[in-house]
Amino acid sequence: MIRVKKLNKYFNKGKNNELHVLNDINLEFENNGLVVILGESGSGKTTLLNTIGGLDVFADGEIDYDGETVNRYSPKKIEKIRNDKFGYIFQNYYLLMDNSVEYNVKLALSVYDMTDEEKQERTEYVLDALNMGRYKKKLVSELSGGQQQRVSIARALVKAPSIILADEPTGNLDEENTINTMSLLRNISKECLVIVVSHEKRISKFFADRIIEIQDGQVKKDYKNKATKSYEKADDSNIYLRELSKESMENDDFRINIYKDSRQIKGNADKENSKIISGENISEKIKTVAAQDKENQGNEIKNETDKIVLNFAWKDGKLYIQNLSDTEIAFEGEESGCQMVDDKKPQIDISSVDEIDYSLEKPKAGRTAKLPFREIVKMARENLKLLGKKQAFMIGTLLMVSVLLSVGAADFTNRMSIDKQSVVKSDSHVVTVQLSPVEGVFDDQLNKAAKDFIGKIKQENKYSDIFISANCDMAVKYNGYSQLGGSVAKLSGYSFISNKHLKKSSLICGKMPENRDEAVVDKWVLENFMKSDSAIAPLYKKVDDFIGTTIISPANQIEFKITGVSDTGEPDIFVEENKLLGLSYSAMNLASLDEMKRIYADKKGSGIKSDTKLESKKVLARKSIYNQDKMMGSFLFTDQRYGTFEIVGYFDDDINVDYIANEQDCENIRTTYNAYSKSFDVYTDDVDGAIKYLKKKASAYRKKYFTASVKCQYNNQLNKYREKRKMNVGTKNIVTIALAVLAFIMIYFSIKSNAVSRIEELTVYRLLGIEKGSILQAYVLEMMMLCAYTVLPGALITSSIIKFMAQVPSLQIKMIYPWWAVLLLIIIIFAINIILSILPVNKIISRPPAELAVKD
Ligand SMILES: Nc1ncnc2c1ncn2[C@@H]1O[C@H](COP(=O)(O)OP(=O)(O)OP(=O)(O)O)[C@@H](O)[C@H]1O
Repeated sequence: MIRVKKLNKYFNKGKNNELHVLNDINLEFENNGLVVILGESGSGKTTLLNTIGGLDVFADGEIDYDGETVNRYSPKKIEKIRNDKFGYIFQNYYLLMDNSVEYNVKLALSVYDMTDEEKQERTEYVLDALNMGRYKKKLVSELSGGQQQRVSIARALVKAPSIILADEPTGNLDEENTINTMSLLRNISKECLVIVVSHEKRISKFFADRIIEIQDGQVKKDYKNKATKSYEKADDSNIYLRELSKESMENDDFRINIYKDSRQIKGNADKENSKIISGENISEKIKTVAAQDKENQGNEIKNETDKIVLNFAWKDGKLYIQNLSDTEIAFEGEESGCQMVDDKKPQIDISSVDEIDYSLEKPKAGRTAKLPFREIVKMARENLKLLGKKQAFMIGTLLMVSVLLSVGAADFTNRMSIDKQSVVKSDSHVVTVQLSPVEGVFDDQLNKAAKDFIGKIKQENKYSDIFISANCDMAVKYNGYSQLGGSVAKLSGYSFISNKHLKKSSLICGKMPENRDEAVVDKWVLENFMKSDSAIAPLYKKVDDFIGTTIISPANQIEFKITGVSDTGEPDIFVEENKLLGLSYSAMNLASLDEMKRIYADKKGSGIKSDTKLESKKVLARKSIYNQDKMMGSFLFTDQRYGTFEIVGYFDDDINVDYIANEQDCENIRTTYNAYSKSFDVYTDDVDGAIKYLKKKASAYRKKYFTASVKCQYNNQLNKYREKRKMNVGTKNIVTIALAVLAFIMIYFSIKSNAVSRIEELTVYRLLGIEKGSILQAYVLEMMMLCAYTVLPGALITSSIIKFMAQVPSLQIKMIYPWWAVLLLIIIIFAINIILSILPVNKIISRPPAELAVKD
């Protein structure tokens, strides 16, 4: 039972054109029967029906549905009641025209927890009951108006609602279909309450159990209708002779019957401007001819123009008719569309109205208005199909957008990313310290202070991994067998790093260095060399080809053999630290005893035994040096920087070192070397901390001895590059962004126009009580599907082409466009499209369904 209490509704409340459309309506409805709401156009019938049916908001009052009271429009609550109780039928059907009959009916069951088979069964049952079974596979657009209305009735019935609301259900139908539809509704009203809005009194009087008459938003009359037993069809196209009065004129050859509506006054004949002629003796072949001697007879009839004057002449078996009046003559039959029936107008007896056999169980209340996911997928697929021509436009736009944005993104990423390999020439862990003497300081004071400074850093053991800053260019010596054998080419852009920092896991080919003459070079350095324009660069096809190659310092021919290639992500050459001492002209060729023992201990003739020990300031010398000293009678080696060392033994000449000292002496020598060269490197994982620390430490010497420049070359090189790039990013970025914005505006408008043109479809979903979220999900999915076969291939193919072109050296397109950027771009386009597709749809479906279902 529905109780409506003091229901009020306004349109445009508070504005100049405010309309109090429902004014204190109080009504009660039983659980069955056919109730017709009658009223003039604009009286508020539809508004009342929509408000009762939960399709529209109301200002105040309350509606009670079987004990569930609604006193303000709350979409969630109302939607639940709507899904639970109501079925709707509309004048313009609200069907998905391009879908099958079956799909339309089944859609109403989407909100129930039902198997597909159950849905199919119910749908078929209802369609059969309404005599529409054979059309189930047809598209709705292929049906007649009456059939479409039957589909919409089937859709309302399939969920076995307790209340059916029908707004002008026969408004678009001819009389035949009107009677059929109303008969159906009357039949159904035995099982449930049917409320019909109509303005046709005749129909209402015939079918209704109760009539509520509305005027200016108020109930004027509310009464039980004693249904008239018979209903006279409003057939205005045919002439029912027995409804008319008859006059006959007869002679031997002719009998002329004149039928007239007894109510028709004579003057109206002209208005009608047409008469049908009939006569039992009038032959089938009738021809009208113009009178031949109008002049002779004319005078006789001129003053009788208010009458219909016809002259009949029978000649040679033909009847000639002369029409002397203005009245048009038409002949009964198919051509005029009017038949003369020798009978009375047909009447329909209410007892003869077809019974339909219909009884359906109410579906079990799963009652979530959310569509199951498979329904959402189905809906999205159907939506895609419904796009029709627009699909081609959307596909075109999306493809264009993905291509444009891929190009823009490639350009943008390229400019935002740094090709470190071509920009950075130093290890990121290295902090380089350079000391500049303050004015007036003596060299030996300065050296002492520098030594003191380095000593202190080493002592504090915080950033004490100090090693030689070897800014020495090496060269690659090609030792293959070709004309270029023995050629050298400059190797540049790297840091020498002590091989104690090399992990075996970083090796990608070759082996770890086993002695001081071997080095591992990072692929970064080698790849840069391969890209250089030196003559021997093309001889190396891959980094493995460098294994066995020698790198050499051109200054004093210190050599390393490349034994392995690493991939550390740094431009490094890993070598034995002490050997770096030899790279400068003035340095000594020194090795530590430990290092030498590792390689030569107890090797025959090496002169190095595993139990050899060296005290501080005592060294071993190469045999030739030793012999020279022996000749001079002095076994002392003196260097003004490192001091004096006593030569206590010798080792084999083949070992490519001049002196061997113990580890501590080597370290002291390296420190001294660093102090004298006023430059050293610190290896650290905490570059910023090290810079701060070293600056602070150095500041103690600032006044008297030196100022220190403490820098991470790696950071400096990157920053310098970024600075430079900042300057040429400007205009290009604006173009890329403008392109992107333009593309998305295009997408937005095409989606918006698409959504607006599909408002009817959205209305259908909302009228069927499908939750907003589900509709949005279907649209999101639809957009994802659309993107999947536009954006995905568009972006992937464009990006692949760009990447391919970037690899063709002759095109000289240097492009950094990693796959993650392509993926990110695709995700961004998907996301933006999804958001853009939701916005207009959400705006539309957030309105109450009644606002969507505005009548044509
Ligand atoms: N969304 C709206 N905004 C403003 N006024 C509206 C709106 N919908 C309806 N109206 C007005 O409210 C009044 C009642 O409209 P309603 O559609 O309920 O009348 P009706 O009796 O069903 O008329 P008809 O038989 O022509 O459909 C009309 O004057 C109409 O112009």
